[in-house]
Parts: sequence; structure tokens; C-alpha cells
Amino acid sequence: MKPRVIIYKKVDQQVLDYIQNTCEVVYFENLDSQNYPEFLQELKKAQGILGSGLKVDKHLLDQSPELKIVCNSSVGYDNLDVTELSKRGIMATNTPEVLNETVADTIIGLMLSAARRMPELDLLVKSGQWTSSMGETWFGVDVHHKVLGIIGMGGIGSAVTKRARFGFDMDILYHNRSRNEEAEQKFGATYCTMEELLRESDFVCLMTPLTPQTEKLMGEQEFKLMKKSAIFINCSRGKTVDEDALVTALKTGVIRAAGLDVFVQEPVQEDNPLLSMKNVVTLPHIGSATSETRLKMAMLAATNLVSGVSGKIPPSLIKTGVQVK
Ligand SMILES: NC(=O)C1=CN([C@@H]2O[C@H](COP(=O)(O)OP(=O)(O)OC[C@H]3O[C@@H](n4cnc5c(N)ncnc54)[C@H](OP(=O)(O)O)[C@@H]3O)[C@@H](O)[C@H]2O)C=CC1
Ligand SMILES: O=CC(=O)O
Repeated sequence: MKPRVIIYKKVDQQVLDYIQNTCEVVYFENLDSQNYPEFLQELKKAQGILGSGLKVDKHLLDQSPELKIVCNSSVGYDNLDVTELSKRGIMATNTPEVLNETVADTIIGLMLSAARRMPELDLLVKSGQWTSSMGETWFGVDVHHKVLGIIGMGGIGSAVTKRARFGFDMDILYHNRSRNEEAEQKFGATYCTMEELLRESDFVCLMTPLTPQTEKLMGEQEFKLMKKSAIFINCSRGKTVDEDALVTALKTGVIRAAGLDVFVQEPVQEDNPLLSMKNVVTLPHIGSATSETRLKMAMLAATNLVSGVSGKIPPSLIKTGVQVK
């Protein structure tokens, strides 16, 4: 009998076909309050699940006695309670590396947009306010030859660094818990404390995973350490930032601008003050969202799923302490 699995996000037909070769698939193109009860029913019989963002905690796992593997189609896995998964001997996987270059493109886009005020100027042109002389009220600041500070120099941070160093002649500072020698040797990135990074960078890019240690890593004190002219970019998770402190820093000129792909609440609430600020460029958590990369992510998640339910070691197993036999 084929192992029974649930897919809870829309995937490409070729991904579906690949999984269906090995598994009996229950397919929810998306999960909402309407189909959630049906999903819970199906979960009782499922050996594997694939999707992104579903909170997989003790409560959910209590309702999934057959589960062997949980496959995120994302690199971040803050939605998974890995301790609880590990206790129950359930494997967890993510999709690292295949999205690095695409997310790095998004981050460079946010840096350029915020520095050169592209969304503001786009609106101005489209609303017929382009006057013959666009004076200095509309000037931006340069990106090239500035200092970029990366908090979280991992796969994505390194791809940003490559672009910034070789494309924009930027100097790169970074902060991790441990040194990334490859980034130092290949791209000339310099390791420093978080305080040094915040004081010296013209652009601060936050790229850590969301963990208990990184929750609100950027707060009032951290923004105050930054240059008044600095631009803050967050493409990690909304909760790595104290959003109230960010609003105050942007409103009171503690920092110049921000580019944000992620928010504490997603989709972001309409009355979030960040949405009405001209010095903030926003995106709807779309860092990896190109057709090519989303397909690679889904295919990697599918490979993880099929391996896991077939008793093999999935290619991107998250280290949860689960012993794979
Ligand atoms: N907006 C979007 O669409 C996307 C968002 N993301 C987010 O980006 C995150 C990073 O992805 P990726 O680069 O692939 O991950 P990696 O694991 O490759 O890199 C994460 C880096 O963060 C560092 N780090 C972890 N904890 C801390 C800490 N407490 N203080 C300082 N540095 C820390 C790690 O170094 P060390 O262990 O030495 O501290 C590591 O270098 C994901 O977890 C996800 O949340 C990812 C993809 C798309
Ligand atoms: O947010 C996206 C991810 O891959 O993590």
C-alpha cells in the first residue's frame, strides 16, 4: 500500500506527479478555516505533510499519530516545534540553498528601492506630478561604495554579500554567533560585534532565522546605535524586530528608511503605521517568489517527503535529533 501524505499548498503538476508515483496524496491547494476540519481528519491517517507556514506543535501532533515526516517548502522552520517533533521521532525538512540567489535579488531590490525612493517616485510619475525639474527634495542616497552590515551571514547573507561586494563595491561587515570563513575569504567580509556593525553600517540587513535568541533582536537600543542616515532591511521574519521600536526610529529620524519583506503579523494589518510611512518600502513576504525558485523549493520538499516516507534519509533533514533508521 502506498504511504498516505497531505500536501497543503498549491504545487506544480510535475511536483504532484512525482509525489503521486510513490504516495497516495490528499491535496489541499490552500488551507483555510473552511477546509481545516477536513485537513485535521486526514491528518489522522497521514505519514507525511508538505507545505509552508502551518504551525506544527504539540496540539497538532497529538492529532497525527501516523506522522513520520513534516516537509516545509521554505528554508525557515520557525513554524515547527522541533523539540516536540524530535521527542516523537518525526523527521522535519526544509529547503535551504535553492532560494539563496533569488532572495538575495529581493534584498538588493529593497536596498535600491529604499535608497533611491523608487516607490515614492513611481507614484509621483503615475499621478502626473513629474515636473520639468526634479529638485533635491526627491534625491536619494547612493548604495555603491557604502558599508553593508549583515546580521546572519548564512546562505542568503552570502549571496547578498557577493552582489554587494562585486556589483556595488560595498564594504561588508557581518555578525553571526560563529565566524563564516568562506564569506571572509571569498567576499572579504569582516566579522564584528553587533554593536560595531550597527554603528558603522550604511545599510543593515537582518537575515537570521527566527529563534528564541533572535526574537526582537533589533529593538530601540539597536536602532539608536545605527547611523541617522542608515537604511534597515528585514527579509528574515517579522518577529526578529521590535516593530513598535522600528516605527518610532523611522518616525523620529533615528534611522533614514527601511525595506521590509516581513512583518510581525502577516498579512500585515491595514492600520500598521509602517504602511503609511514614505520612508518604508514594503513587500508581502515574497523574497523567494519567482516561478523558477518556487518550483525548485517544491521539488526539494517533494524529494524530502518521498525519501522520508520510503525510509530513506531526506536530502535536507533538519537536525532535530531524530535517528533515521
Ligand atoms: N523573506 C523571505 O521570503 C525569506 C526569509 N527567509 C528567512 O531567512 C532566514 C535565513 O535563511 P538562510 O540564510 O538560508 O539561513 P542560514 O541558516 O544559512 O543562515 C542563517 C545565519 O544566521 C546566523 N544566526 C543564527 N542565529 C543567530 C543569532 N542568534 N545571532 C546572530 N546570527 C545568528 C547563523 O550563523 P550562526 O549559527 O553562526 O549564528 C547563520 O549564518 C530563514 O531562516 C528565514 O527565516 C528565508 C528565505 C526567504
Ligand atoms: O520565508 C521563506 C522561507 O523560505 O523561509
